[in-house]
Amino acid sequence: MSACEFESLEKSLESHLPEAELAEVKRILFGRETLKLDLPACAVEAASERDFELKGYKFDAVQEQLRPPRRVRVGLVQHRIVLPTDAPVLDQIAAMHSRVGEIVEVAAMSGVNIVCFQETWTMPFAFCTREKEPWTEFAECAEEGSTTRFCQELAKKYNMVVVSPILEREELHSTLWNTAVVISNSGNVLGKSRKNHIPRVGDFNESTYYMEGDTGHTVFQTQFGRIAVNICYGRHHPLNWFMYSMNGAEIVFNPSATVGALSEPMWPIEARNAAIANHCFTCAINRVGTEHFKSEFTSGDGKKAHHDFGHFYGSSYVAAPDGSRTPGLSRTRDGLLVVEMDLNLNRQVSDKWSFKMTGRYAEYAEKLTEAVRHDFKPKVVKE
Ligand SMILES: NC(=O)NCCC(=O)O
Repeated sequence: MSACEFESLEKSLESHLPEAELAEVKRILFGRETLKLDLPACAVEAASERDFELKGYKFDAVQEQLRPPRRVRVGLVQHRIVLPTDAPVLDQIAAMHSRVGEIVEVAAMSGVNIVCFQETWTMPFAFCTREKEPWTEFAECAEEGSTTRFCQELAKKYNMVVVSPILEREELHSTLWNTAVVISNSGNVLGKSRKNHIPRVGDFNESTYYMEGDTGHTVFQTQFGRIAVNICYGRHHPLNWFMYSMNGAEIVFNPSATVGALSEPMWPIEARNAAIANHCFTCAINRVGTEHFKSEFTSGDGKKAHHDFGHFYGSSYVAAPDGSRTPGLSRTRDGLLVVEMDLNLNRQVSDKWSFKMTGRYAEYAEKLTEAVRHDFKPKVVKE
């Protein structure tokens, strides 16, 4: 079976393990069981008609005496590109708007408060090619581009916060960035968060197009909670997650584009570990499908030139601060994952495990300042 035919780890376990054993395997692999969320029949029907997977789960928290529950529903959208990569740019963008628009409508039926799309969701992940044309033409103004306008309409119509990761063109200096635009449920642009770490691995030739972001670790206060966006490759950097959490993020989204041959064994671990280490919820989103490009490109590994990046394996999921996680969406299909979470769980887990309280941050900061100096001498004891 090829990587792009294998549908999901969970499906495989469910079809091969006896029930009692399955429960134990799931407990060890995925933590406390995430309860299924009942979604309205109209949403289930619409998802099936529109040919995408719809799944719903919820994370409960203990009922406290002094604080009411803070229940929020997030929606994670994963999808393949709609038109071939050589279709006209505006047609590709319009087709993607239309596809995501119909998924967001189902998110609204499902009571989603905050929706997040995949990395550079309006375009193919063409940065493997190292060609500038036509890919740079997909770049848009974060504040006033057509995609932001489109998302503002969605936000207002559905009273939903929209996190829209795009290729950004900053007009003044014609600079490109990999940016998530955060649109409030009022329809106003709340701000933007630029990708902090740019990969130099495999076919991810993104450094040809844009630089490391300059927006730091911004957290956005929304009506539904404090959110942050750690874009794709930033998930390999534990301190990156940590800094969003230091600024008070309660939910960190990780819109991504990554392929099976490169990162799949790391995918279920990194965002989940960040949720545990930082007492917050994390939401990992990956695109699906194989994208073909007209011109061949090489990967600098001695192998033959090829026309595609490999299979983007979807598998979007949400992880909770107690180490539990939802099952992933499919590895092969478009999908919407709806997850209800009680944000009170963050403080409850913090009170139990106290990672933030016991972290020796002042000491790390002092020693790290020394360790990054050119004249640093590592402290190693030898016989
Ligand atoms: N989009 C992106 O940063 N991909 C890099 C590869 C990975 O992080 O798995």
